Amino acid sequence: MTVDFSDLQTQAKAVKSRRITDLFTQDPKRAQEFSTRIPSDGGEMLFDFSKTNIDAATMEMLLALARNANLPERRSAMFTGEAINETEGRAVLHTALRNLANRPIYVNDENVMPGVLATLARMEAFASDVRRGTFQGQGGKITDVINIGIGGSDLGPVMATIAMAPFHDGPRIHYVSNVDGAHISDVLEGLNAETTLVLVASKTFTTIETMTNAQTARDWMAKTVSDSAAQFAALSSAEEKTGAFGIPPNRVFGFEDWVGGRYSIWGPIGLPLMIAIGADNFHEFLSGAEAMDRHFCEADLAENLPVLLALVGIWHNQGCGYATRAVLPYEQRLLRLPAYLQQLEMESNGKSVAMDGSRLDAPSGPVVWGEPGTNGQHAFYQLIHQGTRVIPCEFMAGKHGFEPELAHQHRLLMANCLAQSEALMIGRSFNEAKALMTVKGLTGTERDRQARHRVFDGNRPSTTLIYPKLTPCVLGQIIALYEHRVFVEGVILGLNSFDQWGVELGKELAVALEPIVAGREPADSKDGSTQMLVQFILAD
Ligand SMILES: O=P(O)(O)OC[C@H]1O[C@H](O)[C@H](O)[C@@H](O)[C@@H]1O
Repeated sequence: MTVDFSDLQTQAKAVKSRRITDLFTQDPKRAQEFSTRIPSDGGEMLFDFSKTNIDAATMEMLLALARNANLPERRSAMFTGEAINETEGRAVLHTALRNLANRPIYVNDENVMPGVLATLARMEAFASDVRRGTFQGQGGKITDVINIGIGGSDLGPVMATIAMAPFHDGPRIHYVSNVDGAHISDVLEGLNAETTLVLVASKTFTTIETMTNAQTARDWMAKTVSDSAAQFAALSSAEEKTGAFGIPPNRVFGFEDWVGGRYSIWGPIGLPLMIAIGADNFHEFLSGAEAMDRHFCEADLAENLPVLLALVGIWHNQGCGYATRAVLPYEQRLLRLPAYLQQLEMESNGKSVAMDGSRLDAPSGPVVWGEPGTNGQHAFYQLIHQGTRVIPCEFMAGKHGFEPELAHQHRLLMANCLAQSEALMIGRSFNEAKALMTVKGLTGTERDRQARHRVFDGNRPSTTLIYPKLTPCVLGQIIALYEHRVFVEGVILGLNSFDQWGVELGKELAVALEPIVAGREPADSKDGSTQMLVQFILAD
């Protein structure tokens, strides 16, 4: 079957007014048929996409779309190290960083695995030295670690460090990303330079925010300790630049250009996480991702979790025209997952041109946003339930929490998660709302008016992912699941998910604007708005 995006849009229009609840009535096995389970740490992971308007025929179309895009071939091209990042001429091999099975992977005829495993072993030795106190600060055992990085050199480790709080038994970890001096200043406040380790995390070691913050940290260190570079390590693929900063090669943890920034948590960029939770837990984290890689490569497309997640995404965005996607973890420790996924998904698939340079014939990847439940319920869910735009929601939750003494709170959390997807789907009709108002003693036009405000259209789609418990292994599985989902969506859209040229123009203009904002150069080459803003900033 040959299917294109316009076929999908036609199908979406044809089924638009159909109720998802009717699909359940027509097919008592719908929940089983539109869900899939895979083994996970100590149990199973369940992905339920039955609360969407996807039926068997739509699923066939979506699978055909994936096959037409040569998904299996593209997938194997990625895993075997072909230069699929065509605009930068690079392979895409973050999967090599969690290839614990040590399957050989060749780039330019060279097996990359010995290098990957050697770096992992060096990271483990360093993390354990820091944790045990074998590596010391100039005032004794390291009590605090500051990771200075931004984008892919920050969001993953921040997200995972918060997520892994129950496993955190190493020194305190702090993150500085923003060039706003407030960030580093707030983090340095109260820290003892003599027992602080600074990790400068930057793939390129040129990112202005990171380099500026690293210098500020160095100056801060120099005020207290005699050797200001001794408590610095670098996580970077630019060894000459780290040397110029004064960090010796034995404290530089490098990676290759085939690891994209937003896919880099599995290697040296994950060092702060490894220092926090220890090498064994980090190994578990890698093994979870490796298990997801195996599933992605081996499972039939129709049973394949990343593929299904991607197809649901394609259906909602490119088919139904829903431009945004809410990610709603019912897991407080996944607080930063939406921010992490914003970079992963929007930097990867926020493109307007296809691989061959032609304009895309479908909308690019969606706007991704979200907050943990139940907090979001008391903020923006109003719009999700009753606003005029349909926002597909992705719920996720752990079957178990880490606080057995608070099991009643976990039950409440789960009840809320399930209640939201149920409410979105079933809604509340005008008649039901009217009956409620009648019970409240209202009659006539006032009853009808009040009832209208209490109507929920319903029929709003959502998916739910339930995992056993947020262990390092499960976290690794979830992140790899989303990475592959982004890959599949990118393949179906025919774009390059692995470059990010869209961030360059702003960076270039910022460099040119710095002397203007400092008053050293005139602003007259700038547009009227920019000139006025500069004048306003410079006036006392
Ligand atoms: O790790 P770095 O080289 O410092 O890069 C940090 C980040 O900045 C860039 O602008 C890109 O948008 C990101 O993909 C990258 O993760």
